[in-house]
Amino acid sequence: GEGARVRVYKWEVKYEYKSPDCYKKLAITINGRTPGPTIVAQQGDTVVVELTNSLLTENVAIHWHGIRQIGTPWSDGTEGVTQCPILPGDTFVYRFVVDRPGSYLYHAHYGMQREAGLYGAIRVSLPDGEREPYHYDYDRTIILNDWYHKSAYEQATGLSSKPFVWVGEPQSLLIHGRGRFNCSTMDAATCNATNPECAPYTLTVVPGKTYRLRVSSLTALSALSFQIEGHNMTVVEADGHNVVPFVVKNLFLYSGETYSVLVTADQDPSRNYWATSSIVGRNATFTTPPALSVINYYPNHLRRAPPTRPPAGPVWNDVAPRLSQSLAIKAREGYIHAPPAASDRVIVLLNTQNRIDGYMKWAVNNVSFTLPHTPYLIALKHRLLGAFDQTPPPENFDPAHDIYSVAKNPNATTSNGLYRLEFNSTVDIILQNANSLTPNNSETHPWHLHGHDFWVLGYGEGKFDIEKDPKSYNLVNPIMKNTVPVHPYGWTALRFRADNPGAWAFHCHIEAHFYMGMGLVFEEGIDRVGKLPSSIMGCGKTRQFTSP
Ligand SMILES: O=C1O[C@H]([C@@H](O)CO)C(O)=C1O
Repeated sequence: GEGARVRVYKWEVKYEYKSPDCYKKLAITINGRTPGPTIVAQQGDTVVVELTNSLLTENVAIHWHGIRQIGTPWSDGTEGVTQCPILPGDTFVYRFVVDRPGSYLYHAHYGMQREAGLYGAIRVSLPDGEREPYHYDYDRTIILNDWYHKSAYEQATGLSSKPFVWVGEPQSLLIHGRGRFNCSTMDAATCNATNPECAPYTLTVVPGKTYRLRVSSLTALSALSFQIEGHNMTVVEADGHNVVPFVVKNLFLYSGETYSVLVTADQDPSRNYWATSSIVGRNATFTTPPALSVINYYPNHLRRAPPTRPPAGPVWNDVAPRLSQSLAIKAREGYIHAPPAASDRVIVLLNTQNRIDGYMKWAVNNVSFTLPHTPYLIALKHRLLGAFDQTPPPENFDPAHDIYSVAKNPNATTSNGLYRLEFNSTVDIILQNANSLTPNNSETHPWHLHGHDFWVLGYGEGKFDIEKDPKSYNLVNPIMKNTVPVHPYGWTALRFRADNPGAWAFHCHIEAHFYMGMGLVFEEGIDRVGKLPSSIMGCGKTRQFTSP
């Protein structure tokens, strides 16, 4: 509307005992809540978050997922890339413009803190007088998550130990911060099924009305399917972009993705209905039951259980319907941003599981990423050359690599080198999946790019063919996203303009996989970055700028 506003949020981050799935555990909260408060703003507004770290003995950093941070690369909240972590007792001010309408997220981006519960949603509305190209009566936000009972420290220690200790499947799934663990063998002080904190999430609907559900996932590991018993969902938005509407019975979501679906309360109004989330892509049949929530038709009682059995999710190991949902997501007419017809550079990224000195890692082109202790943004701007490896990482992999087998030589190297992109150039990224270190297994990896939206040019099965496959790219109405899956044994092709001066992470959004090295960093236009605020400094080689 007339004159953008400044939206100021004051947040205190601390540990508290919470029982989101009835099991009591230390969780990181914002102003006492997990998920934290939803940031509500209008396109063009400036969001200011004054974050006080009350974690006593732990640093923190928060990333604004899907916000491009144009002109404010120091507010991206990525520890080791764009800032030093925020010390206990300190108040750090994030300040950024929300320049696009749509559904976005925020979450911790330091160690494995995200899965301790530090996350929430950002909702950006259109300017006054502008309307979405679809109709709805009410707007609701639902964040899906998975939940572990071990602390992030125990998990991180296991991942970096010899022998390797995998995090395993989550104990629960959460629907907007609520799940249900089976407490039957535990004492009530540890796990109490009657704790109101783990009462199922309920969405009350008025018969006949249409709901815009902003459904997103911030799982640590799981790919999810979300379904509402007896109701179709019309997908209208993905990662802040309007899509050609399509109808689904269940919506697949990968960690870091946001969708809007329209649901009309057009079923028998005398009862309530289940809405469930369940794991796909990994076998959690015997470990993680689906999460249950209730669609409450007004005026039925909120806590009246639906008379039916909750719908089961789809078969966990069927990739075909997931690939077809990916292929169905196209930019809506009137909202198409045409991609450049060609790219200046093609970077092919082979995703593999590896071993380095007996440690389990993930790598890209056989380089397992490590974060430096001096954030790239500061090191680049101030030319602190010793702050990270100056050797650029590889842009391709051995063409003889058999993506269908366990690698004969799973060795890799570690590096914190980065990809330097020519400012304003067009870059193609081919994500190439492969077999993991488990025979006949290839996992799904959701890749998230900071600082940009990219065009999704295509998905394919098998090994990408640089001669043949680009001919099948969708250059007509590709969707723009910030997070995209690469399916098992498949490839995904992306294109983006390197037009946002800064240093930007690009990584698998599975918390354990990024921690194990599945990521990288791009730099572009560093000379155009303005004066860096000293509040992002104070660690590693940046201490020289903050000491008197
Ligand atoms: O990184 C991972 O390790 C395990 C398994 O490959 C070894 O335990 C798994 O499923 C991952 O995604």
